[in-house]
Amino acid sequence: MRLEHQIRAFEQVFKNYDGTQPLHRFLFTYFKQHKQMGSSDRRWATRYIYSFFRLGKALINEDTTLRLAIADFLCNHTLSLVVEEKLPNLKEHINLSVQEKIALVTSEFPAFKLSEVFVFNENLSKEVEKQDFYESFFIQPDLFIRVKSSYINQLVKTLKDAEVAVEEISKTTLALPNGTKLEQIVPAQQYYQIQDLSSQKTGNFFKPQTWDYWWDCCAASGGKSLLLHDLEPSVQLLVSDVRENSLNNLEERFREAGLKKYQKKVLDLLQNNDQDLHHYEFDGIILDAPCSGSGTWGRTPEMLYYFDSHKISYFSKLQTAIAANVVKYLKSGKPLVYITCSVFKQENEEVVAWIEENLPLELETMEVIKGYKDKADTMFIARFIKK
Ligand SMILES: C[S@@+](CC[C@H](N)C(=O)[O-])C[C@H]1O[C@@H](n2cnc3c(N)ncnc32)[C@H](O)[C@@H]1O
Repeated sequence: MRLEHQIRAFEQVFKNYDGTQPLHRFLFTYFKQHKQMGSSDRRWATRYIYSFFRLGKALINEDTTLRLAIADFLCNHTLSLVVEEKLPNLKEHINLSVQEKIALVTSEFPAFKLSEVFVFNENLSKEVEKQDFYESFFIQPDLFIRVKSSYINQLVKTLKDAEVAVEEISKTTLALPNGTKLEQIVPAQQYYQIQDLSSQKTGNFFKPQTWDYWWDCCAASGGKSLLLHDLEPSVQLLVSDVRENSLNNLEERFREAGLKKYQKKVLDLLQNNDQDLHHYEFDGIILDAPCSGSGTWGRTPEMLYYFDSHKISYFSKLQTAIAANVVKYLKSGKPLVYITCSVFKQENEEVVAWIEENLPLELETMEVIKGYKDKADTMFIARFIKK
């Protein structure tokens, strides 16, 4: 009876969700509208729907409840009613590693193909190791923070006192279990930023000089700018984005972080911005491009199910157009850092090839930042120098 109740709740959520908004936002509204669902119902519906989407399109022709059971088995180390009921042969193995569980599922259900978890295989960037990447979808990514090195010991102590399973990744990076209510435990945010591990690693490619003037041209709420500022506080900054709203968040974050020396503009980089920018010449440009976000789907697994691959070419056109529009404001001999959180070659290597062929930029280095090995996002970065 309880299992039927759980399955019904899951099916209702699945039926009502169409992938047009992020799942977490949909669930927030859905639970508000379905007040009869108690906290346990909400918890199970959330666990089931997220696990379900982590299966991507694997075993797509099987019965939905069986798929749910397999997904829940692969994603969790605690038993659920659906696994107990539908997978009696597997339930005792719930504590095994993801790799071991995948092997068991494959022998029990020979139609199971790991490659069908992520059906956009032929679009993957060359450096991505497929097996590791697919397996990563069954593990929830961590929450990462970037911390001022002088504050890290104090913060680790505060988190341990609050019984958070904190892991020190480096002198400035901590990993926390996803869902940690960080703002409640450490309200003062001037000493740390929530920023994915791979996003933090992009900073290794900035290499700013003292008193440089940099442009973060797709700044959103300023994650990369804050990183740049921490690497070299003397850098002067122009931040811009097409969305005014994000820039308002940026202002708030910059204020909390004590970053005062910057200029901000709302700019659509698909337009000619010469009126605004004709006298600007930068020592560095960060182009953290709008993209499919396919490197972050470990956090939004609903995309494995709903993403339409036609969108990839839309993003690559946007990326080349933006690169072409910003390069003229870069001084010769200076870097443009191109970043995506995508694993698709059309947004990564192929954009790089287009840039090399069409713009006065020479590729210095490029790489995939393999977050799938670290419970983090996967990103791509290329550093060019203007000819
Ligand atoms: C990947 S996000 C940037 C994230 C940000 N740099 C950070 O570290 O948090 C890409 C940004 O590009 C902006 N964008 C999209 N189309 C644009 C356009 N035509 N002109 C300028 N910005 C654009 C989006 O609004 C979005 O904020």
